Amino acid sequence: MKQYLDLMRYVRDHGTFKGDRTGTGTKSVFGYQMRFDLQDGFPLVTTKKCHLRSIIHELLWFLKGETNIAYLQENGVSIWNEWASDEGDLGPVYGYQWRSWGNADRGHTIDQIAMVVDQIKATPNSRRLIVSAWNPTDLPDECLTPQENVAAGKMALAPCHTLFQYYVSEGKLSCQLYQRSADIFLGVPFNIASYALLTMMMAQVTGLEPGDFIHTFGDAHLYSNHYEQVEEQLSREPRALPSVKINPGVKDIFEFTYEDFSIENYNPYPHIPAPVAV
Ligand SMILES: Nc1nc(=O)c2c([nH]1)NC[C@@H]1CN(c3ccc(C(=O)N[C@@H](CCC(=O)O)C(=O)O)cc3)CN21
Ligand SMILES: O=c1ccn([C@H]2C[C@H](O)[C@@H](COP(=O)(O)O)O2)c(=O)[nH]1
Repeated sequence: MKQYLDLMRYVRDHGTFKGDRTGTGTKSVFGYQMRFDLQDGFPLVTTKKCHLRSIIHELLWFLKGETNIAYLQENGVSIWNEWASDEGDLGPVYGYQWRSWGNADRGHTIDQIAMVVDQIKATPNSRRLIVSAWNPTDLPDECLTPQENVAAGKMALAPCHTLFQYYVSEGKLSCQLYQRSADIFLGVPFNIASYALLTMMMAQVTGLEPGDFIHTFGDAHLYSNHYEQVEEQLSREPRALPSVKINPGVKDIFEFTYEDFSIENYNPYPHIPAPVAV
């Protein structure tokens, strides 16, 4: 995961100081890109231990179209707790936009995931293989708390992984993500692994091989209360990437379960705890 450490080092060395919504303060860069060839191994950060279990459950939760943290909590995943209402709701976040983008005028909703699977199969040369979570109708008011936004029927947090596009060439499926805002220490290892996994799953159900995952950033930042953790991580030499095996029998993107995934040869350095900016 040299690419990830290069990003971290680049922002540490070239970022400018910038305040932010959470009041924490960041060092930030605007515009950066990483590329991972999924044939080279599974891109899970090795310079600290990452919880693939949380990443898999979060991805399955998005794909179910769910926006209440109940499923995550039942599976011991707490990463969305701080943003949820007392009832566990997050408003129309990723799952809602992916599976039931509202089209109130025409009285129906759009399942963008089902649509993009069909498009990849029917028109693989298409340059329109896009899923967007950025729905201006449902965006939160930045001056309100996540819970106040949920009470107003809005998203708890504006989508960070905003839009992704697929590309088919020589029997391989590639995916590029545009992430408008990126917490490099905590969020990005999750985002890389999640989209790498989604690309592998999409490739399997469309009869293709996984190609590249391209991760493009808007505001890529290091929070000021992560600087020590960043130094610790940058002092570690990356290790060989693990591999993830997916049950080859699953041919429907909505039929994957947690048991369909297994990870092999993951030998990370110890976990590095860090506070999350809310
Ligand atoms: N500031 C901020 N950073 C994020 O990465 C982030 C948000 N907010 N808000 C929404 C989601 C939630 N995500 C999160 C939230 C917390 C962790 C986190 O605390 N990770 C720890 C523990 C992991 C675990 O419990 O499995 C880590 O060490 O990776 C990671 C991603 C990504 N997003
Ligand atoms: O998947 C995610 C979700 C969130 N983040 C980070 C990026 C920012 O640090 C915060 C969101 O704050 P905004 O003020 O809405 O930009 O969460 C992430 O890195 N990955």
